[in-house]
Amino acid sequence: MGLLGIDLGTSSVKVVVIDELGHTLSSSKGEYSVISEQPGWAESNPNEWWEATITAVRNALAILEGVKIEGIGLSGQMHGVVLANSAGEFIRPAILWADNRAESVLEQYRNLPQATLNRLANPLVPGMAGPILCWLAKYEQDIYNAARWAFQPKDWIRFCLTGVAAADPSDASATLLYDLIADEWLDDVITELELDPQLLPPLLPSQAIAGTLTKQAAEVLGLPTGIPVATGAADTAAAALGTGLFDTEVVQFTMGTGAQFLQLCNKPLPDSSGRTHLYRAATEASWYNMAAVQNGGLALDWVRRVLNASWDELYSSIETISPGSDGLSFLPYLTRERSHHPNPASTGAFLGMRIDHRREHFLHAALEGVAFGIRVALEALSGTESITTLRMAGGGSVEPKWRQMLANILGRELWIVDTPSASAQGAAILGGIAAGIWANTAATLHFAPSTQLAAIPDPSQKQLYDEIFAKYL
Ligand SMILES: Nc1ncnc2c1ncn2[C@@H]1O[C@H](COP(=O)(O)OP(=O)(O)O)[C@@H](O)[C@H]1O
Ligand SMILES: O=C(CO)[C@@H](O)[C@H](O)COP(=O)(O)O
Repeated sequence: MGLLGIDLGTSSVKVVVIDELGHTLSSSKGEYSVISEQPGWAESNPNEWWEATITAVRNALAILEGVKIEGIGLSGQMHGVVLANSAGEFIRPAILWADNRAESVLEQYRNLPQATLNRLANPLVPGMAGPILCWLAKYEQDIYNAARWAFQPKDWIRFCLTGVAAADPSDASATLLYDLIADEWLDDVITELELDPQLLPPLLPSQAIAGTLTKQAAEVLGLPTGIPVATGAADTAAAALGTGLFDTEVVQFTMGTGAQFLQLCNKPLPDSSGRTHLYRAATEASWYNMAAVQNGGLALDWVRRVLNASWDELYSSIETISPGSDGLSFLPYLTRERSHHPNPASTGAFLGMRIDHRREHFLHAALEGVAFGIRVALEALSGTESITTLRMAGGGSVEPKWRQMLANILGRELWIVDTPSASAQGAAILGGIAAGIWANTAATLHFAPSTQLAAIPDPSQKQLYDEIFAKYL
């Protein structure tokens, strides 16, 4: 028996097959691109997502013999929009969370009554479905009018698998179109912004069967028709589930294209300072507070590509260059930052350049700058001052030298979660609940992946970085 989890990340799709004990039987990955055709834009071609998903699923299945897939679950990058027609075909490229174009229409949100804003319970950020739809309605009216659905990314993939349109609370709560208190689409905001409420798919619980695998999808994936497909969850919510995070005292740190700190909570209590997010979790009745960094792996990848360096070269700079990069600093704000930052509209820069700085200095400064940006987010997440350890997951968490630098800069022990892809694991668990393998998410806690201590802050480097960070701000 196997359960297939598909995580549609920003840079790649991760696929895992797990068994009823939560063990990974197989995993695979397929990459695609993020395109920036105009300053501040971030888009992807959903066709590339679908093709990469087909290849990754086929590769994951290829090494399995005699394993019957009984359920499928999904997770995915959050916030963006895939506009699709009634046949589910996308009618323009997907607009992603890192896109800033909707900044120009945020005023529409700021003019909403305070009572409505309170129910959104989140800072206003342009890369979220609500503002993006306002932008599309204003600047691409014909395309907007031709749309039948405004999907979240993983919901579009599920439509490709099942032909059923659905959304789940964890992704919907991160659109700025959702009532966090009543746990449903916020009709008031949709009406006041003059958006079409019919564009938003009906809500189903993350663990529910949203549909079954169609004949057409089954053929391209090499699977039998009729397999139940769970609604699924947002990637950060799925990562919490996939790593067995149920404890409200623990803070989880995910390092991918973006980077996030997440802490579960049992009540929907918004951040009174308005800096961090409150979203629905993938577990049955739970929420989480989150500080989300836009310029995480995204900024590292950009510097690496611009300087024509491999990931190995980037990380090797930690051995050859001293903390502080001999006076060179990097501000990682290549896309607008979220509201935890004192100035979200900051732009990126290398500062303090001198004739003696080499390429390695730039790589090292990039790592430090991204880590400082991540520290700003951690410090904004309420109640984390006394937390001395962080659980860490994500594709950008594997390099030991980088983990050590992060531990020194964040001043926390880092415990790595032992799973190839936390979000895909969470997605597979949701597929298992939909298929009736487990009664609920709590029933999967006993096989939560183990965690291993990966880095302890070095006292002298921590002190040095504390001093540099004070100037960085
Ligand atoms: N050694 C590495 N190899 C690949 N990606 C890395 C590496 N180190 C950091 N990263 C960053 O992590 C991201 C991949 O992490 P992952 O969790 O798979 O991301 P996502 O879910 O956003 O697609 C890449 O976008 C990249 O920016
Ligand atoms: O923006 C957020 C959270 O607010 C991210 O969770 C995105 O969903 C992207 O995740 P990755 O693709 O970087 O994993």
